[in-house]
Amino acid sequence: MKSDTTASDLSALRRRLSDHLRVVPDFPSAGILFQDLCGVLAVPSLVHDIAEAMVAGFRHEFDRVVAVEARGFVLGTAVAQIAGRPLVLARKKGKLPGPVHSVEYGLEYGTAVLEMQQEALRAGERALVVDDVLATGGTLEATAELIRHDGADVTGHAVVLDIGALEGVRRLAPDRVLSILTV
Ligand SMILES: O=P(O)(O)OC[C@H]1O[C@H](OP(=O)(O)OP(=O)(O)O)[C@H](O)[C@@H]1O
Ligand SMILES: Nc1ncnc2[nH]cnc12
Repeated sequence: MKSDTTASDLSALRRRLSDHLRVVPDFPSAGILFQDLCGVLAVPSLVHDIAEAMVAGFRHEFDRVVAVEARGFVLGTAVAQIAGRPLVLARKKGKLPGPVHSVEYGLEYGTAVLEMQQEALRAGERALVVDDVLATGGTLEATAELIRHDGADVTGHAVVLDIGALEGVRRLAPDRVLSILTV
């Protein structure tokens, strides 16, 4: 297993990522510049290398991977498999059998409720949160709240893409955020 990622690995990865990204204006609503990662997720070697860079970025220093519905499930699964860590799902309201913790939150284009099963993490366990896109940070902030509810710790947040202008990194501080690409 690869344990480090060099700067030249990362810039090559960023180029491959950019080649497979598509930006869609006014989706899902007027004024939103949607970063469509479907082309990225379609390339197995790219998903693998992104996940490997995330694991290396956090030096395997986490006990579980928390993946955020829905696009985060794809990356989170890859990260959990490469790291050899159990996967925990943070799902939209009503999808997980209880008992669950719930948090309502706002994201760039709406509001939603995220849930996690109460027994999914134990106090003191370190969780790495994985998602595709960081926009306003509402989704990852809610996920961190779910993780901390029963005393587990957030190692950090790993995302493929950070929409820098929306200042999600600032909102999540002091949590560490690793993004493969910032646009
Ligand atoms: O930083 P924020 O402003 O919170 O936005 C980021 C979130 O928005 C998207 O999820 P969405 O809820 O659209 O769900 P999906 O993955 O199910 O499409 C994306 O996958 C992130 O989870
Ligand atoms: N602009 C955007 N593109 C893709 N996913 C998003 N999630 C929140 N905002 C987004």
